[in-house]
This record gives sequence, structure tokens and C-alpha cells, in this order.
Amino acid sequence: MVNQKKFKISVPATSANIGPGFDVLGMAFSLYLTLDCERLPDGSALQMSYEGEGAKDVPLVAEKNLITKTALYVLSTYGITSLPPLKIHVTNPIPLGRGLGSSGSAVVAGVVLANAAGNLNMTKDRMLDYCLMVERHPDNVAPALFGGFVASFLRELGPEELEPASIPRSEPTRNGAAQPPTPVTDIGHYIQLGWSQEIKAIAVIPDFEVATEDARAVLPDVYERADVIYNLQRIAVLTAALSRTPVNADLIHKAMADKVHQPYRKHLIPGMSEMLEEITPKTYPGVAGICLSGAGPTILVLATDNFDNIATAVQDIFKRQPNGGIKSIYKVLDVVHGGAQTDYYD
Ligand SMILES: Nc1ncnc2c1ncn2[C@@H]1O[C@H](COP(=O)(O)OP(=O)(O)O)[C@@H](O)[C@H]1O
Ligand SMILES: N[C@@H](CCOP(=O)(O)O)C(=O)O
Repeated sequence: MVNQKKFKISVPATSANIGPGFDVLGMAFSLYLTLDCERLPDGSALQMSYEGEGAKDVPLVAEKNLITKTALYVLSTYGITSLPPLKIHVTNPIPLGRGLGSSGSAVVAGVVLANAAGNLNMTKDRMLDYCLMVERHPDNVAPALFGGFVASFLRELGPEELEPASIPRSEPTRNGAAQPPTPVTDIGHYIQLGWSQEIKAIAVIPDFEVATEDARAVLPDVYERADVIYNLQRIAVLTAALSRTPVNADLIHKAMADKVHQPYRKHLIPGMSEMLEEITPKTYPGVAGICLSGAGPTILVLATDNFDNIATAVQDIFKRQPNGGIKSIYKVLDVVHGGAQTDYYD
């Protein structure tokens, strides 16, 4: 099966945080990064092509592209120094730098690619360790790998694992540090949570990027106890409320408030504060909750109905921002149960 000539890897887009669940919660969406792969005869060079989001900017050199760079890193820890001869066609509908987990999906795709191309036979739990060596926060990579609505945490690393060279890194794309070594095991822990299928996700995606690294740089190192309690109370209620039918929109909306990351990021996303205040279950029936998607700038509205009107209301707030307004598009997405997968065929 694994030696079949062709295989296809699919990895869903994700939204992380979901309000109070900063670096904890994430969900997988019905929007897939795909890699169509074909094994080539021994001695052939890697052939890589790419269509979709990022096509103009994403490098197609194996050592530079985040997908293949991640695959090379994984293979290197198995003593394999190059990618086996492959033709890879990447199709990417996930906008880059918008808070829909494009880098997490690319990292997951790289680990899954290494597993398939190198016949490594890794479990998904082991793949998670590798993903976390490249992208440090688990809230995108865990749902991209496993699917669904996921809560995750990292185990505390011991002193020797905290040696600089061993620290799993976030945002691999913009630092030039040496490759991390073979990961220790069980870095990440996760659980798939219940999700009420009546709730869909509206992603309103503005036409500018916010690099996750920049959106993390604006956060404080230390928080007030009251703010931590505020988020802990809400996250516990939110995870249960999102699994219940009938949907309690008022409770979900209140439980999606956050004091840990959104207030510090609001200046990076013009209009976000107005959106969080104005788009409520009362003003727009069908709304269940609203938050920044990941590190932004996409706005995520959870809703049961009235999707186009709600999306238009968010878009109108982007449009009325100073200096000519901000253009946006929107996608109405399902939360999908399946995560990354590899299909083999002739
Ligand atoms: N499909 C992809 N192929 C290669 N690199 C990618 C891909 N998707 C994302 N990246 C890299 O990840 C960066 C975006 O990461 P990040 O700032 O974390 O935003 P996001 O919120 O989209 O994950 C891009 O600038 C690019 O370097
Ligand atoms: N918890 C992270 C999530 C980043 O998600 P992304 O999709 O914006 O990369 C954060 O909020 O920094």
C-alpha cells in the first residue's frame, strides 16, 4: 500500500483560540491544503509545483519551502538526508498570515509527507511531537492533525530539554536557528471536544496579513490574576456550551469573551473592537459568538443561521475603517471531524 506510486495528502485549515482559549483551543475546517504526490524513478530530481494562496511568494526550493523543509527535518532524524524522488503538486486555498493556521497546516503537511515518502510508519501522536518541534503552540497543529474541535497543552519540558537547541520553536519561518533535534516523546497532549453540528464558522478574511510572530510580540509576559480567572471561567463554560443542542447562543457569546490576547491585538485589526461589540446574538439572530481567528486578522463568527447577513455586517465594519476602508472576503465553513490524511492510489 505505502509503495503505491501516487498518494494525496490533505490537511485542514484551522482557527485557534476561539476567544478565551489562547494557545489551547482550535478547530479544523472544511478547507484543505492538498499535496498530490507521485513517486519518480530513482535518481530523478524533486519536482514541485504550487497553485492557490501564496503562489506568488512561497518558495519552491525544498530547503526553503515550509512543507518540504519540515519533511526534510523529520527525515533527517531518521538518517535520511534528502526527500525521495517525488513530483509534488501543492494546492492551497488557505490564505497566508490571516489567522487560519496556514503555517500549522503546512507544518503538518510536511510531517505527513515525510511519513508517507519515507515509509516511516509514525503514529499521529508521534507526528504531533514533530509538529511541535517546528510550531510551538499546539492549537493549530493539533486540530489540523486530528480534526474536530480540540483542546491541547504541552508538557513542561525538563532542564536538559530546555537547552536552547532543543526548545521547540514557534514561527519557524522567520528565524534562522539550526534545525531542532529529534523530539522527545509526548510533548503534546490533546482531546477532541464535542461540537454541535448546527454551528458553522464564518471566516471574514480582510485583505491584509498579520504575521503570527508579530501578533505574539504585542502580548504581555505577565497577566493580572483577575484576567486569568476571567478566561479560565469562560473557557470551561465555552467548551461544554459548544457541544450542546439546542445551541445556547447567549451563553456561547458571553463565554467567548477574552482578556488575554484580543485586547492587546486590537490595534493590529482595525474595526475588531466594533465587531465584537456590535455583532451579537441580539443584533444579528443566528450569531452564537465572535472572536479573532488565531492571531488575526480574520474574524471568526460562530453561527447557526443567517450566514450571509452576518458576514456582510462584519465586512461593512471593515469597509468603514479610515483611509478608504478594508476589503474582505468571507467563507462559511464546517468544523470537520477528520484531520490530516494520506490516500494511496495507483
Ligand atoms: N502552503 C504553504 N507553503 C509554504 N509556506 C507556507 C504555506 N502556508 C504558510 N506558509 C508560511 O507560513 C507563513 C504564515 O504563517 P503565520 O504568520 O503563522 O500565519 P497563519 O496565521 O496563516 O498561520 C507564510 O508567510 C509562509 O512563510
Ligand atoms: N495561539 C496562537 C494561534 C496562532 O494562530 P495563527 O492561525 O494566527 O497562526 C496565537 O494566538 O498566537
